Amino acid sequence: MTRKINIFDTTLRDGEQSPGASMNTEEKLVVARQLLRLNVDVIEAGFPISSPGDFESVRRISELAGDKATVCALTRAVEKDIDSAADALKYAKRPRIHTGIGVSPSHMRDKLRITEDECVERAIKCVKYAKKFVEDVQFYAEDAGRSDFDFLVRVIQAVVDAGATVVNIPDTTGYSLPEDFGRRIKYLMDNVNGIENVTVSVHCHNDLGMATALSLAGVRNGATQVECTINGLGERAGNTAMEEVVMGLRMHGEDLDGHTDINTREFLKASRLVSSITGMNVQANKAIVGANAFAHSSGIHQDGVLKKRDTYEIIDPADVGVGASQIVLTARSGHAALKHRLEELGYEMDGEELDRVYEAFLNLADKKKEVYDEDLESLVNEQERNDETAAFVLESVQISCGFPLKPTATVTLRNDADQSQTACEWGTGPVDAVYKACNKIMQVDNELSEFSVQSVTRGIDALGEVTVRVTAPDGEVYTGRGSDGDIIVSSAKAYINAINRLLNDKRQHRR
Ligand SMILES: CC(=O)SCCNC(=O)CCNC(=O)[C@H](O)C(C)(C)COP(=O)(O)OP(=O)(O)OC[C@H]1O[C@@H](n2cnc3c(N)ncnc32)[C@H](O)[C@@H]1OP(=O)(O)O
Ligand SMILES: CC(C)C(=O)C(=O)O
Ligand SMILES: [Mg+2]
Repeated sequence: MTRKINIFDTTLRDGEQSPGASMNTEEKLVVARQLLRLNVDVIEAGFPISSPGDFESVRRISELAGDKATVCALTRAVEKDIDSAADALKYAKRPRIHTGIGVSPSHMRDKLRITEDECVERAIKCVKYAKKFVEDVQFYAEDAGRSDFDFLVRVIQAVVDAGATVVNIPDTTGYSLPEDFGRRIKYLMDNVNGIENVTVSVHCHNDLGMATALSLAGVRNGATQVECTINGLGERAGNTAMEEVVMGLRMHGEDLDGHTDINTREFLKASRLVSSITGMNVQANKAIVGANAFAHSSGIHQDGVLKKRDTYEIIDPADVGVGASQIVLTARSGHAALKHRLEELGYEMDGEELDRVYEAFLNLADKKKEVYDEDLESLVNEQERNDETAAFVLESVQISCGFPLKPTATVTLRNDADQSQTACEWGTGPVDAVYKACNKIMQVDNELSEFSVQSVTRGIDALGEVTVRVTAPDGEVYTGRGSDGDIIVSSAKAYINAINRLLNDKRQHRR
């Protein structure tokens, strides 16, 4: 059995420190409920001294969590901060005060303006003071990632001796390389007496895009708590993303000697919730929860995934609440993906028939970013219409219109004797001009009784589907449909389709 790695969520504290991501108490409670569904071990609910609202959030989350999770509140190494945290945590069944101080030369010299000795003294004092209120006291050594190894040992030794139950080693500025950060954790494990009796935590930032790697390096070297946020929300470039570190442990648990108790099926829901509450969008290519994390749009990958999912996916999307892998049809898709999607839509196709649809699909896909199911249905129907009735086929259509031009259309049709004919006409609008030019070639008596156009999918590049009804002299009505990215072309195709059906019908009756 591997070690249990505690997941300490700080979405509501460090995550919320991200510009634009602040949450009110009600919103924090909604997120806290989702964190409980995820089964996190610790919820860092806020920084009570910072505002009455944050104090209230910590108080209400303490009541909400009951004994399902530890609730933690942040403080500086300042007594009034600790008083406030203790007060806000009064109703928590499992309260933890998280106190600490900067330990790097930069933080001590330039921010706190204290000496190393003063830093150690304040670290001891804040832990001892917090211990008066709660048993569970977590100490953070801010900017530990840029601290001197031996000074860090000295501070951590002092707070362990003072009664800290958890020691948090943050890479506050996301400065470290994973190997170096791992070495730092190992150095503490090897040099602090009694460290085996406390929980060693890592809290990493993403300034170099390595927060997850840093956290896992920490785990590999002895840490048993990881501090993280949903979607990697947090100061500047963010914190370690919970979904990444947990799935990293799921994939490499044996190697890293660690597992978590997180209900990973709640990840997507959590991601969407935090994104909608904070208004911080998740990039499409974000690991685990991004819109493209389980989407495949290139033919070779699609073929592989359709044969066996794990050829291109290391995680089962169902395990993180995503449902299923997505096959996105684009101009990079191949026959395998197209055939698969057609089958899902109820069309069984192979051989030449599939090749024909594939060719039409590629023509459409080159014009559109993505070919949707509705586009595909429209495309297949278009193929079927062309197969079934071929008295006339549209070869080309060109229009010129605008102000103050007269709408003019030039249409070329091929008939069933394989002859091409071209006609040019003007009309009240471009469609009228196209239909007059078609009539000049087809010479079929009819009246256009209905014309309607609708977009098959969304977006400016959507297919437009046109439906027309024409009435023959004997009163019989024929429907025609056409679809294309250009609605003038759809209009021409729909009209020709209706006339073809009319001609087909009359020919059959004559026989
Ligand atoms: C790495 C992190 O994420 S740390 C957490 C960051 N989060 C926040 O800062 C959000 C909440 N913060 C706040 O609401 C406010 O900054 C407060 C209430 C904490 C303090 O407000 P103010 O008293 O107005 O101080 P201000 O914000 O201007 O400056 C911070 C002070 O805390 C000191 N300080 C910073 N960290 C610590 C610490 N860990 N322990 C003791 N003092 C600290 C600074 O040196 C500075 O002191 P100075 O005024 O004597 O120079
Ligand atoms: C307050 C501490 C834990 C912190 O957020 C950091 O050092 O990044
Ligand atoms: Mg932080």
